[in-house]
Amino acid sequence: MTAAATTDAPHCLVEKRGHVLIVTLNRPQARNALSMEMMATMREAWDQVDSDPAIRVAILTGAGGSFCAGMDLKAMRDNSPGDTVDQGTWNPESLPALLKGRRLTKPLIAAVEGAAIAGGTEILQGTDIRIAGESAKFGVAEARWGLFPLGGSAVRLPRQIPYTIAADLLLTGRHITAAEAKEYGLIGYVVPDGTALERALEIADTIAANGPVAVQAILKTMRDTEGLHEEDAFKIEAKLGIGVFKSKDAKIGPKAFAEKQKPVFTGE
Ligand SMILES: C[C@H]([C@H](O)CC(=O)SCCNC(=O)CCNC(=O)[C@H](O)C(C)(C)COP(=O)(O)OP(=O)(O)OC[C@H]1O[C@@H](n2cnc3c(N)ncnc32)[C@H](O)[C@@H]1OP(=O)(O)O)[C@H]1CC[C@H]2[C@@H]3CCC4=CC(=O)CC[C@]4(C)[C@H]3CC[C@]12C
Repeated sequence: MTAAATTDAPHCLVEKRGHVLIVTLNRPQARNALSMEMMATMREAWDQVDSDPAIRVAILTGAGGSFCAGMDLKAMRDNSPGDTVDQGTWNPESLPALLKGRRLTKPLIAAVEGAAIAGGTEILQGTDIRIAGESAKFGVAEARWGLFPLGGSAVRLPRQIPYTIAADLLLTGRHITAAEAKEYGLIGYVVPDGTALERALEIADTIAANGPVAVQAILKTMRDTEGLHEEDAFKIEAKLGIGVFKSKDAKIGPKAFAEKQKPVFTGE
C-alpha cells in the first residue's frame, strides 16, 4: 500500500513534551497521505498515550503545512484494498490507527493546517478538540474517486454534525473551508495560519494541569454513554463520577482552593 518514500525521514514523528504527546504526520511531499509505516507508528503512539500515566493529553498534527490527504492514492493505484480482499491479504489492523474501533483514554487534540481531506477528515472525527488554521480545507472526498470512506465517516459524521451537511459532504466529496467547518461544528477553533499547534499546546497545558483522574473519567463517560438512553447513561456516569470523588486528586483540588494554592494533581 505504501508508495516509495521520496525521503528517508520517518513517516510519523512522536515527541513527548511534559505531559503532552505530540504525534506529527510526516510526508509533507504527499500532503501527509497515509502510509502503512505512518499508521503503524500512529498505532504505537496511541498505545503509548493509553499506557503511560505521565501522558495526560495528546496532539495530532501534520508537518509542512498540511494535516493529511487521506490514503495514498498513488500507492492504491498499484495495490487496491479491494484486491487485498480477493487475495486474502486484507489487513484491517491499521484501522485503529485512524481511531476507528478504538478511542483514546486521554484527550486528543487535532491541530490542522492545510488539507485534512478524506482519511484526514476521517481521523479528525476520532479526536476530541479540533483547531485549524484559517486556510485549512476539510472534506470526505472518497466518492470522487469511486471509493468508500472506510475510516468510519459514513457512520460517525452524521452523528457529529447535522445530517444534511454530513450527507452533502459524504455524497459530493466537496472540500470546505475552516470557517464552514467551524460553522457546522466539525471543528471548534479557527486560528491564524501557522498557529494551530501553538493553540493546541495551550489547550493541552490547560487540560494537563487539571485533575487527570477527573479528565479521564469525564472523557470515558462521554465515550461510554454515547447514544444511550439517559437513565442507562446516568448509571455509568454515577459509577465513574463517584470513582473520581474517591481519588486523591479530589482531595488535592478543594484543599488547594481553600488554601489559595494552585492544585498539583498526582493522577491518583
Ligand atoms: C478508506 C480510508 C480512507 O478514507 C480513503 C481515503 O483517504 S482516499 C484518499 C482520498 N484523498 C483525496 O481525495 C485527497 C487528494 N488530494 C487532493 O485533493 C489535493 O492533493 C490536496 C487538496 C490534498 C492538496 O492540494 P494541493 O494543491 O495543496 O497539493 P497537490 O499539488 O494536489 O499535491 C501535492 C503533492 O501531494 C500529492 N498528494 C496529495 N494527496 C495525495 C494522496 N492522497 N495520495 C498520494 N499523493 C497525494 C500530489 O500528488 C502531489 O504530488 P506531486 O508528486 O507533487 O504531483 C482508507 C485510509 C487507510 C486505508 C486502509 C489502509 C490499510 C489497509 C490495508 C489493507 O490491506 C486493507 C485495506 C486497508 C485497511 C485500508 C482500507 C482503506 C483505508 C481505511
